[in-house]
Amino acid sequence: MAAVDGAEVARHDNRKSCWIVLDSKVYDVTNFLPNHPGGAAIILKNAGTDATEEFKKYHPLDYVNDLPKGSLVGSINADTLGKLRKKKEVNAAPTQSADTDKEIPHLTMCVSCPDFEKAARAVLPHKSIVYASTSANSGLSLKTNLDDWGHINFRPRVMRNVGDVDSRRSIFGHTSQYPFYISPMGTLGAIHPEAEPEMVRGAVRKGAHMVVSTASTKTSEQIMQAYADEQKRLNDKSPTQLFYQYYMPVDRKKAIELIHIVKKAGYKGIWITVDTPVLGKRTADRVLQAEEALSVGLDEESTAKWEAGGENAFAPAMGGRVVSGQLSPHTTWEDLAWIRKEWEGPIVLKGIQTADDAKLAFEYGCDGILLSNHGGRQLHTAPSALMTLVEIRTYCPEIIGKIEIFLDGGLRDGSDVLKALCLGATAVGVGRPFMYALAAYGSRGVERCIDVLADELTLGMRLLGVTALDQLKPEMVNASRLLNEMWRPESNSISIKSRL
Ligand code: HEM
Ligand SMILES: Cc1cc2nc3c(=O)[nH]c(=O)nc-3n(C[C@H](O)[C@H](O)[C@H](O)COP(=O)(O)O)c2cc1C
Repeated sequence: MAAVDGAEVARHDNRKSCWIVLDSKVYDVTNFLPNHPGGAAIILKNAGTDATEEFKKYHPLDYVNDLPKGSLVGSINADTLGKLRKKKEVNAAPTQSADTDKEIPHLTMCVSCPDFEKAARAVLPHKSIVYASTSANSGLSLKTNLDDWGHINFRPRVMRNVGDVDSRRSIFGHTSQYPFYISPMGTLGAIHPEAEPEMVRGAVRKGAHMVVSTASTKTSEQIMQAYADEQKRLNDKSPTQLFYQYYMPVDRKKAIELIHIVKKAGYKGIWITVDTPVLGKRTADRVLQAEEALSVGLDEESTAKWEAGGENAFAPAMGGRVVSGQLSPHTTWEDLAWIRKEWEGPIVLKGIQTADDAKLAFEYGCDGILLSNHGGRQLHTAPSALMTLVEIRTYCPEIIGKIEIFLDGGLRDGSDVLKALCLGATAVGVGRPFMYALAAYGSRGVERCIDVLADELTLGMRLLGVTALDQLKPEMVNASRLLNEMWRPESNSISIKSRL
């Protein structure tokens, strides 16, 4: 392989000719720029430099294999590294940045979920905060997620001897300490240098289950290795299990290969995300992309050149940017048949938002459904998971108890988990609070966040008058407000069989 001089690499520092060094190899990424899911600007900022460290923050090193054939120029001459271009500073002032003047509060000061977000904002760079906190369009679906938990009230029973409580719950036969789990979130390398393995360590130490994202920074094998290492340290005593969130790659061969990797690695179930045929409009991320593009002088670029297939000039992606070859707008219910052939374990559809689709998932033989609007990051004004649960209770109550039902979105208080369980849910997923906890405190933060939620949960059980989760019943909550706002068919011919 040809040895390339650092000075030569440094000359290719613009959109007409863009070279970067990754893991001691030199790549010509000029033609790849318009197709990069994370946008052209970030690569251009690193043009002519060794981009390895920056690259590793966002994706596994083997992503370089996805570059078009012929991109490899040679290996970098190690004696000439000093001649590589020094990285250009971004001129565009971020609209807000990590508040470095603020001290991160001591971990013990985190007594409820919002405290982790405050701490994370003190440490994370602006880009990472945007990635974690962004929501779709005007943010209404995220707001609905947060609000709807408050639209259900408890109907507590008293004098029930609540001295000892047991909050254990099984997901597909795997009992965990809690009826909540860590939701899948991609690109954790932008949140913490140790990324997903650090999140896993916290989960394992506390015995909480976790769903790992396809869009993780580390590979599914590396994450499973971190799990095994932590288990070993604890003499395999932790009940934690890892499940895998599956974004179906467009290419069928790749899609099958990914299932095989996940199976071999030992994940206990796949959660197919079905609410993301295309990426939603992540507004804050769009602003950031525009700022980044302006900072590297892309403003004079004609829109057409950057628009592939009529897409926006600053293409949307994971965490706000399109993932080419990963998100499949062509997926249909019929795909479940070939997936079932490749995967014998539990299959959950993540992102069910109506009773009709819940029923279909059941009829197609899925083992579980996750009612979710992707943390309010996909469809503008999508229903909250609680609203979908109420709809299921009304229009297809027959599936409750026959299929595992999960919910996520906006849960910020452990006692709220009980509301979902009263209405028939198996468990609830929690996303952003764990991401913020990881950002500010690493795995210790994740542990603390689990403790905070668990404390609220068991306190809630006692005050509600139950000592085990199987005592939770629909009549322990008042969901009338959601029921009043629930969708009803225009034709009155469909009878509403409410069990509430
Ligand atoms: C050289 C070949 C590259 C390939 C094949 C590639 C591939 C990808 C893919 C598939 C994604 C989608 C999200 C994911 O799966 O994590 C992505 C996102 C991203 N990439 Fe790259 N990338 C490359 C180079 C780079 C470089 C050099 C940088 C920075 C130095 C970079 C920074 C990013 C960022 C910031 C995102 C968006 C993460 C987010 O906001 O979610 N990429 N890239
Ligand atoms: C930063 C971030 C990244 C996410 N990445 C993924 C992902 O890769 N795959 C996926 O299915 N869902 C993803 N989600 C959605 C979560 O799995 C979950 O549905 C949502 O975060 C729950 O809402 P909450 O954050 O309000 O708890 C992501 C959410 C966030 C906040």
